Amino acid sequence: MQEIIQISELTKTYESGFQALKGVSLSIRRGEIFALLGPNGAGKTTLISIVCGLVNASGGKVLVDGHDNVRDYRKARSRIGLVPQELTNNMFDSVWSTLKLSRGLFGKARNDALLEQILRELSLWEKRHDRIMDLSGGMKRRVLIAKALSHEPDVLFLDEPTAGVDVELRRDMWNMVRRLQQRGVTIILTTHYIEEAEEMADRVGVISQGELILIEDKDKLMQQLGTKQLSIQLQSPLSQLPENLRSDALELADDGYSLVYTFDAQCEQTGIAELLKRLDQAGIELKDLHSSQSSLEDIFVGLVHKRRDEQRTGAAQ
Ligand SMILES: Nc1ncnc2c1ncn2[C@@H]1O[C@H](COP(=O)(O)OP(=O)(O)OP(=O)(O)O)[C@@H](O)[C@H]1O
Repeated sequence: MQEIIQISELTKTYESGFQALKGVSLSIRRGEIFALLGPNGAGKTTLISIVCGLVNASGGKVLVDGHDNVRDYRKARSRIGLVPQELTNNMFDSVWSTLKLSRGLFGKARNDALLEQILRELSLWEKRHDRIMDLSGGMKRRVLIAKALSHEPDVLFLDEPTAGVDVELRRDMWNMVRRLQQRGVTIILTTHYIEEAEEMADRVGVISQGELILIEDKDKLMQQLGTKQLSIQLQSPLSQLPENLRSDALELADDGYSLVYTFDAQCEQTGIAELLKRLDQAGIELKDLHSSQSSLEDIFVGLVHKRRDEQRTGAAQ
């Protein structure tokens, strides 16, 4: 089976009546790194919590490695490791006993060599006898990751793994995620940081107000990212574009005073030199030029706003 997680038509209405998920369907491919982006309150944690069995869905279905996460919850959960947003360690336990207990809870045979490897990779080995309450905030977060890995999950959920962590921990985290992927672990991370998704993810999903509004290969998004725009201000307005300048890439603004040329910034031939030559030939005088680049952030913000506007208009009708 190529998909390790299949989520169909998932809905969640909290007791307050708030609808946090409105029919989310999503398949996660085995071995991929999937980044779930979304503004505060979009439903990311709710989605993850349902898949991990911490919150009950109101409707829909989740299969983890083919196992229904409600009917067959033991098998489903044993495949999953979760690094939650909030610290959930027992502060009086030592690092080592926390890990041992966590592995034991999943019914896994004792494996001290594995736990040692996990702790070493997270630079926690020297701290294994320390009580969790005596660790720094960053170290506590590392313990959460170690715990989530202790039962050798096939899928690792990281909920806002790098929110508020320092640069070093962020780098370590990214390296660890890559190593895990090389070992065949599927990673799903939620993040507010667009650059994290750019750096890490194979695919990106955008969730807004409980709906998944985009799922795309990261590389395709990066192609969009490579798109640049050149804005050309004109001395005098044009009523229309001259024949030899008409193309899909060039647009005349409604007031006739500016042109916008869209080009692929990663391409060697941007076509700008040719465009300027043709403008000159057509006797069009320029006043000013400036270029801008659309980023994944622009795409993301644009999508989320568009969706909100659509919903507002829909609600008003
Ligand atoms: N137990 C609850 N009862 C009522 N509403 C809840 C509950 N938990 C979450 N919500 C609401 O559901 C919505 C989605 O919350 P969720 O935590 O899933 O968002 P998120 O995308 O993870 O946000 P953030 O990025 O801020 O962590 C929010 O409006 C939140 O207030």
